Amino acid sequence: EENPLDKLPGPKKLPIVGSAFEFMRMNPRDLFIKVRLFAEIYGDRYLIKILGRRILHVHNVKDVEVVLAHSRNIKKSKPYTFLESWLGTGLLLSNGAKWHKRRKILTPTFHFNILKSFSIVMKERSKGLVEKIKTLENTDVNLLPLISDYTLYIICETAMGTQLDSDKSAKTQEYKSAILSIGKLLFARLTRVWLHNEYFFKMHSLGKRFQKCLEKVHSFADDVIMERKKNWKPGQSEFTEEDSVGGKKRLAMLDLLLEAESKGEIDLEGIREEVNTFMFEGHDTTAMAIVLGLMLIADHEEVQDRIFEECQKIFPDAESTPSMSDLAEMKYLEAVIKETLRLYPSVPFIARAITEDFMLDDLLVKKGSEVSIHIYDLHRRADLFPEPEAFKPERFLSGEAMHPYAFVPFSAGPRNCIGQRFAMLEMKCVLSGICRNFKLQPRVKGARPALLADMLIRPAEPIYVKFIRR
Ligand code: HEM
Repeated sequence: EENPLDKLPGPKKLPIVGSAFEFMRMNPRDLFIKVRLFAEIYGDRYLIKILGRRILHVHNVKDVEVVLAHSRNIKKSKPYTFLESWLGTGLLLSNGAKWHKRRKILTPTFHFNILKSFSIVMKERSKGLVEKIKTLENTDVNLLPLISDYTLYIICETAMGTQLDSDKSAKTQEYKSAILSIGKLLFARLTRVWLHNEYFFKMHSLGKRFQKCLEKVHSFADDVIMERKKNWKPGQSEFTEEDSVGGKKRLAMLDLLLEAESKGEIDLEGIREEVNTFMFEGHDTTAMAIVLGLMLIADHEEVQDRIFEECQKIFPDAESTPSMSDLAEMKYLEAVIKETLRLYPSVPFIARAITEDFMLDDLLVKKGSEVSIHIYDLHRRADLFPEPEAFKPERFLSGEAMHPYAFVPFSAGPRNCIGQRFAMLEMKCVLSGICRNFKLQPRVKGARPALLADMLIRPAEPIYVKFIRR
């Protein structure tokens, strides 16, 4: 049957396997480079065929808008199913009626009043992080292990209502390293087409290692659920404006789920799916953005000084913690965070399985095909962002209108990131806390890490920064 996608440019295809050989046993670093090269060679739209799957790749703003704004083509594509044994069909992976129902249950978690109570935890934890950095002053600090501890504390304490204290820290480390291994194993599976089959994967040594990691992350999540469930009573999840003042009452996302369970809207397995989904999506993404943000800030002294001056204007007292309105006032820091996410979108590409024919301008995209959206490539287009490789926070302060789909680190449309405001708040708390207290110095001026294609953007080598007290 004729398919208009077959006329598009793309890497060479063999019968049956298509272009699978192009990616065979490739490492994540080379894949990242290769995909960038494809965009250069083949232009705005190209097709990759793998074992009968037609995957359309796009990175131009008009196409991105049509795909993301579509209200019915919201199903995730095949590679996402590799995550199911870990995240179940929680909010990130679910489809259809299940997704609608879960999104409705979980949306109130990100209401302003609840975010306000979450911000108290974020501020406390940011203070803790500043104290920790004081002990590491004037040494080259490997950022990711340090920052991801704190983003994990923050998601566990806000969304799950569980404090990770020091005697649990061995488990925390185990959880984080299991997540890292899961990323690597999933990638290895993606580039070995014969392991796309569930049975072969399970029997293979990679599948067995994957299973071991899953046991660790699931037991961590189960502990978190049981801890909260122990003291939970129905009705506890009612939350009023006053409750958020002074943080007297802290409502966790998990409470909303337990409330929904008491009404029969979700079962324990469903809660487990969401807890796993939010613990992963809610800590690794923000850690990556904060680390890469600190790297860029360290490299630009004038940017650090402007952040510091902005903070001083908003709260001259070094000890005071920022209120929600203080955080909202940090317009320059917000531009720095946006520029970081433009250059390094934590989720560099996303994809859809097309369930309904649709027109991409003049191109018919048929049901059964897949569309991959390259956020990383979109954000580095010179026609949208002049001098695209340069770090220029002013881009986001010029007041000039930007195409609404030119900058989409949190995706857009019906399946956008539910944690977007949470993430911005957390990044502002952490980065303002650090920049008010320290000057940052890069290990090598102007150095930029090679990147890996994983589920998230990951630097190939550790990133080091030196902190000097202001
Ligand atoms: C810098 C930080 C973050 C970035 C860049 C980011 C980015 C994204 C992107 C691009 C998507 C769409 C994924 C897709 O279409 O496959 C997404 C979805 C999602 N994000 Fe985030 N995210 C961030 C932080 C967070 C946080 C803090 C949470 C939770 C507290 C969170 C929870 C989720 C969930 C549950 C979804 C699935 C939503 C749905 O399909 O309805 N994210 N995120």
